[in-house]
Amino acid sequence: MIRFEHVTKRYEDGTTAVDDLSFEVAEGELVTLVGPSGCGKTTTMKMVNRLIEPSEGRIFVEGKDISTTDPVQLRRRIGYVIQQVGLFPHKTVLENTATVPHLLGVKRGKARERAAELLDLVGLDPATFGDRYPEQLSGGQRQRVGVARALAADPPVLLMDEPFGAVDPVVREHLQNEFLRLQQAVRKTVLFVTHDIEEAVRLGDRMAVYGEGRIEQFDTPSTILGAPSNDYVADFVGADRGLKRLSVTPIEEGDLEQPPVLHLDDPLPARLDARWAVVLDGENNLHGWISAEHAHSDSGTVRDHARRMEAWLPVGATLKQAFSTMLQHDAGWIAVIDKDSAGRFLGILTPARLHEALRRSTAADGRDIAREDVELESITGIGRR
Ligand SMILES: Nc1ncnc2c1ncn2[C@@H]1O[C@H](COP(=O)(O)OP(=O)(O)OP(=O)(O)O)[C@@H](O)[C@H]1O
Repeated sequence: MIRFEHVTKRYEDGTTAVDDLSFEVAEGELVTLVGPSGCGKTTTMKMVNRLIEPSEGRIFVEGKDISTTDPVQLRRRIGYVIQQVGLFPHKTVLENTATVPHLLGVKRGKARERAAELLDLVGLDPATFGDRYPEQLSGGQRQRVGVARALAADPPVLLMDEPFGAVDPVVREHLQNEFLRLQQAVRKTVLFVTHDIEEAVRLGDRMAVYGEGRIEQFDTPSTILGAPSNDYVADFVGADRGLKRLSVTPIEEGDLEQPPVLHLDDPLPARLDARWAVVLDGENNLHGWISAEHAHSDSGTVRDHARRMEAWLPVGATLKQAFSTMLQHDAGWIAVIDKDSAGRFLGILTPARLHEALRRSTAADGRDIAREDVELESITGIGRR
């Protein structure tokens, strides 16, 4: 979808911003470009929509050499989101979002209808926010309008240059989650520049780690964290990459333990050989849990004594989410449910199993994991049984 072939950019003052860059981004793939300031990320990005022309090499978008494509036509196929969103201050949120379709000849009413849909899609209620002006929005809300506007012409390609760079870390995480959800729905081909390694790992299907003007490694976040190709990449992703791996390793069914289980309408058991049991409804969906103390009460059914379960996640959620759910609920384990059904209970994830899952993920890259393990254990204590 986007292909760089031996692309070099030398500015007039002799600075080589990118040097002999070759890579390919597949259709529907999100690639993060990450690296220190001045390493050539923005230059790479701006060459894709011809805001900057390469000195050497060729770039293809949708199979076409872009040097032969009219820049205006090209940019219609490419949404662009930048940190300083650049909304028109004198236009409302709805008008801002409808600008591009309107310019492309979509009738005003239709363009506004589409803009309202997009605002909804990025989590802004058009009835509440549509008539506001940019200055009446928070930083995070402005960024969302920026994303909605970039999507308005339904371009197959999105270029995003530090789009969430100007908001605080909490809002940033929120925007990242929303963007991931959105991307699942729209499946654009995305180049996403960031200097934040956590963001690159979280969002990227693959990531390009830049050194000076060059890509040092281009691979999945999991491989880059597990098997950095050289010392530069290892240093860049950081000594805590074992912990970062938590955010790219999914919970799998094989990671789960099977605890004692009771059903809501069961009579209270005479004996429970554990300190607690998971409680399911008639469809084997997760309802909650019951402690041995309550299970041995002398009256009622399981339903009367079961407590609701707050600490749960769908299978496929990340180990990081699992860990943070445990901390948030001060829980010694979390329940894991099927992600496709209405909540069918699959098993529980304990700290020991979480640690094993992390080992599995690291071992899959065939590396010596001893040091990372020690680090992880000393930070979290989760390796100890
Ligand atoms: N117009 C220009 N003329 C000369 N040098 C430039 C020009 N634009 C960028 N550069 C240089 O090219 C190099 C790459 O810049 P670029 O903006 O692509 O980096 P970046 O990785 O996006 O950095 P940052 O994360 O700070 O935005 C830098 O050394 C920069 O100073």
